[in-house]
Amino acid sequence: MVLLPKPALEQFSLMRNIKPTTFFSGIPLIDLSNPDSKHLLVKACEEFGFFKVVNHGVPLEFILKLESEAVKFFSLPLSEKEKAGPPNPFGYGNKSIGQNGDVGWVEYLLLTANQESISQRLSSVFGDNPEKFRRALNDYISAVKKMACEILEMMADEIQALKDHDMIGFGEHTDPQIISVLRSNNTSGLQISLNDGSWLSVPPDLSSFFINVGDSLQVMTNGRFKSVRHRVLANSMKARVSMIYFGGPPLGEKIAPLPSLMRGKESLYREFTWFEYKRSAYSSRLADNKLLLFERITPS
Ligand SMILES: C=C1C[C@]23C[C@@]1(O)CC[C@H]2[C@@]12CC[C@H](O)[C@@](C)(C(=O)O1)[C@H]2[C@@H]3C(=O)O
Ligand SMILES: O=C(O)CCC(=O)C(=O)O
Ligand SMILES: [Fe+2]
Repeated sequence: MVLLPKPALEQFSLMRNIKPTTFFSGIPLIDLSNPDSKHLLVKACEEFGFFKVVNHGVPLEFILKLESEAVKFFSLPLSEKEKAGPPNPFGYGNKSIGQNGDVGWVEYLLLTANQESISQRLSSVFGDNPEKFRRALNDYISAVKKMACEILEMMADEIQALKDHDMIGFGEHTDPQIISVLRSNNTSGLQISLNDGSWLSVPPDLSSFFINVGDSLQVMTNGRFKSVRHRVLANSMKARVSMIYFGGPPLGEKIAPLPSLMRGKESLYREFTWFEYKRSAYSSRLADNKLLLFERITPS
């Protein structure tokens, strides 16, 4: 805990060279309640190494309780506070920072999170109820630690999605069927390919379904709907569990553009059965364009 007291009047003569504060309005704002903020969070880390979080889940009550305990401590007479010093490794420090001559207009209390009860030195300062302070500290630390872990997980998920070497879980492909209905747990990894060849990470959402247009639907719409090229990157932190319903045609069915969609237009595909498609697709590699074989070569 750090207190930067208001400088005493005589200190203002030393402040001549300090420019007035201009607030920067572009500090990245991350809403922790929104899973989509992962991308912004990583961008903020890359651009600034700094961001502000809202909807962080740390109860205001815990923040205010510890702040009021801290203010109570720093308001004690100096002789009292010094009983809790020096700050090596934990305790009260005043003006001098570290052991190597650094000084500042600052008072601070260095505490460890890993102690059941507060130290003997601090107990004497906190008078009749030192455990009230420790409780406030523990409540605050547990909530802040939980938030820090969530932020780290978001970073890890996103970083995982950024490095794709050696991390492919399910390689790039289009689904053969008409429609795929995908439901996954809360683990990231799914990416879809955009027209410019870049990959877009799909934020996981365990309460929604994702729908893929498959190769068969691309043919049925004569190329108007595009089967989406997608892949899944492995996540070393958490297993991804997906349940996918592949809606496909019966084996003997002819796959061809729907006449109602043609309106005199040329078919981009020659006629084929689902069986033919499967036979060829199942002897091809995952990333291959499985419709290539069935495309009509338009004379140029
Ligand atoms: C390499 C292959 C795996 C796959 C059959 C294929 O020869 C080409 C299509 C692949 C795919 C992709 C979507 C589905 O995951 C899948 C079950 C399907 O219908 O087509 C797989 C096939 C598979 O894993 O067997
Ligand atoms: O694991 C996933 O979420 C998607 C896997 C997939 O694309 C597939 O099996 O076709
Ligand atoms: Fe797929």
